Amino acid sequence: MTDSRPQRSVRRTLPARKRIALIAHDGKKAELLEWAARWRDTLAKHELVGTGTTAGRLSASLGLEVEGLMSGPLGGDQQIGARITEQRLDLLVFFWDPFAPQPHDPDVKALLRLAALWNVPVACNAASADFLASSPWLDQSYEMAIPDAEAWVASRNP
Ligand SMILES: O=C(CO)COP(=O)(O)O
Repeated sequence: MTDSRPQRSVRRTLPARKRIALIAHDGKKAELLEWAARWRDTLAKHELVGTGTTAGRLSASLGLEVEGLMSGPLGGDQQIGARITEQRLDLLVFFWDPFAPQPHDPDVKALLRLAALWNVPVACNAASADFLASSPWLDQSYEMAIPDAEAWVASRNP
């Protein structure tokens, strides 16, 4: 019988300087800006990326470089998801809004699914983001297990 899910048997090492995605829905942008201001000096040591509007606001308010991808409703969540799949993202801080349905809900769900699949640490609100930002692993390399993509394909191509 073919295993229905990939084994988490490959090791991936997150670098000491993390690639961090910062995203917030409109109803949560103020909260993310407030959180990021508190952690500005910490964030400054890492590489920051975000969906278009969020990245622009963060960059202006923090005075830090934040790579801006496409705006969320235009595909930005999918771009972040692709980076996760390609192991080019190390942390996801995503203040998604539990009170506002989004036109791109499928993209939001897809991003959160990929983060769960690839074992990427995720924070969805200020308290969980505090825990991530204060983790001793934030400034150190961190070894973790990810799915074995090659074995998965091999098992489906007997
Ligand atoms: O919609 C978003 C995430 O799902 C965020 O997009 P913006 O940063 O462009 O507002």
